[in-house]
Amino acid sequence: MTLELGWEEWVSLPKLGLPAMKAKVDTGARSSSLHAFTVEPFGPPSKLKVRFGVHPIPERPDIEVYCSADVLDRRDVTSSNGETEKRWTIETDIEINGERWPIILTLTDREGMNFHMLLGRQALEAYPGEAPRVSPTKSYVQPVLGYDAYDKMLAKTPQKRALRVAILTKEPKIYSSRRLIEAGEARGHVVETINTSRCYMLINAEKPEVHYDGRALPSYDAVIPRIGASITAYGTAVVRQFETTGAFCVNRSEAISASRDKLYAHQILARDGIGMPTTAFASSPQDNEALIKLIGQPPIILKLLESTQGKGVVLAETKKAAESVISAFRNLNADFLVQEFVKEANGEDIRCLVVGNKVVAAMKRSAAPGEFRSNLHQGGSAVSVRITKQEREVALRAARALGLGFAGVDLLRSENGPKVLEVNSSPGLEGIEKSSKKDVADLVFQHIEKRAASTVKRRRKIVSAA
Ligand SMILES: Nc1ncnc2c1ncn2[C@@H]1O[C@H](COP(=O)(O)OP(=O)(O)OP(=O)(O)O)[C@@H](O)[C@H]1O
Repeated sequence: MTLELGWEEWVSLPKLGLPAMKAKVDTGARSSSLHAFTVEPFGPPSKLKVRFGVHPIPERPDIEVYCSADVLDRRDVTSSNGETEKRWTIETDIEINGERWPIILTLTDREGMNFHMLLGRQALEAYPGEAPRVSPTKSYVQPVLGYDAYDKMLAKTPQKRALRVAILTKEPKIYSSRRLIEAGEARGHVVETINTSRCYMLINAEKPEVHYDGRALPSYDAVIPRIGASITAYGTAVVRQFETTGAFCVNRSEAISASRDKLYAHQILARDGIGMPTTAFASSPQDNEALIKLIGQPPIILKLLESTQGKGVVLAETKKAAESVISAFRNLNADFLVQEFVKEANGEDIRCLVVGNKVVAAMKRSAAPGEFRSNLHQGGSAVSVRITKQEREVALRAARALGLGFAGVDLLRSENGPKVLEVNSSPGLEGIEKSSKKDVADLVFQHIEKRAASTVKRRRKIVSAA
């Protein structure tokens, strides 16, 4: 049977995640075009892709769908007003009333036009059967689709498409960065590393931008922040800027800031009733004795707030030792906390790796002989471990309390159940992948796909002062 088309029809472009578009069928035009904005090529030249936004509903510029497709070429196209423009060209499938066939589309700015899609001769000729018959006097000969599908898509349904992902890191060569790049590429995405400290920002209401090496960075679908402790403040500002560009950030800036501030993080965990070693903190040196008393009989733990890799963690066996460490810290003007020593942990802690709302891997770290700190940087060793249901729940609650989607939660096994030591927002992958044999990097990308690939976004209204 011949496919009959009116001069306007509903079509869908399933591979682009566009379930319903009104198209103008125009046999006077050779090529077909799709309205696209922020059209940005990405990926290696041999496998070039293009990422673009579409307003499928001409009257609703607040509904944006993000698409990516393989590039066919970039060609000169002369439009009906005689102007020639270089356009990105892609191949995709069109579907009309259950009939589906591949067509070539050029991407162009059709903003302000009644139809955001134009179906030309070439696409009609590509129809596998007898060429469709166009009746220019008729409208909507084929079924009317309507735009309801976009409301459903706003609620969920990720589309499978190639994503453009940035890893914010100063260390693109280390194991964790390499594994994330590898895992993302293996899943068909394009992954770029960006040195956080080299980013600079244009802060304005209309079009927030992040710049690097003299040019504005493109739009990313997702960002994996790996912000080192030494640049937390600037790093989180960069993450915040990426958030305003609409990128899905695996960990949001405020969650990174909260987890980095040990005192604040402890307060958040305590507020949510999550078990942790009793912890005390004071600002004035006059309160040293009272502070030690709050924690109880030594041995006690003293921790620099800025500590990482166990470097600023001291076990004071006696009250005298505790006092002299405190006075040393105070002389250095260093902030610290005093903590109950969980002796029964026996120099072991459990690192639970949380991705999304799951603990995807766990390892037990054991301190070197004569050492109480189990950090791998302090000579500790790691083995895979089965965690209890309670430990799993505590780890998830801790990551959730801080708002982290990708976190390393460190627990001590105490007589009174698991006690959270800290929640790390840039957990290393080497120890956990090697000990647990889990492909954590791949799981991070599965999480990103669920959260970032959802193509439809409702654009936040920018309220202008005028
Ligand atoms: N209250 C405690 N009781 C017993 N052991 C502790 C306690 N606090 C810390 N430890 C041990 O010391 C190690 C380092 O502590 P912590 O993780 O707090 O330090 P950090 O410098 O913040 O390390 P990270 O690089 O993991 O952030 C822990 O892994 C644990 O083995």
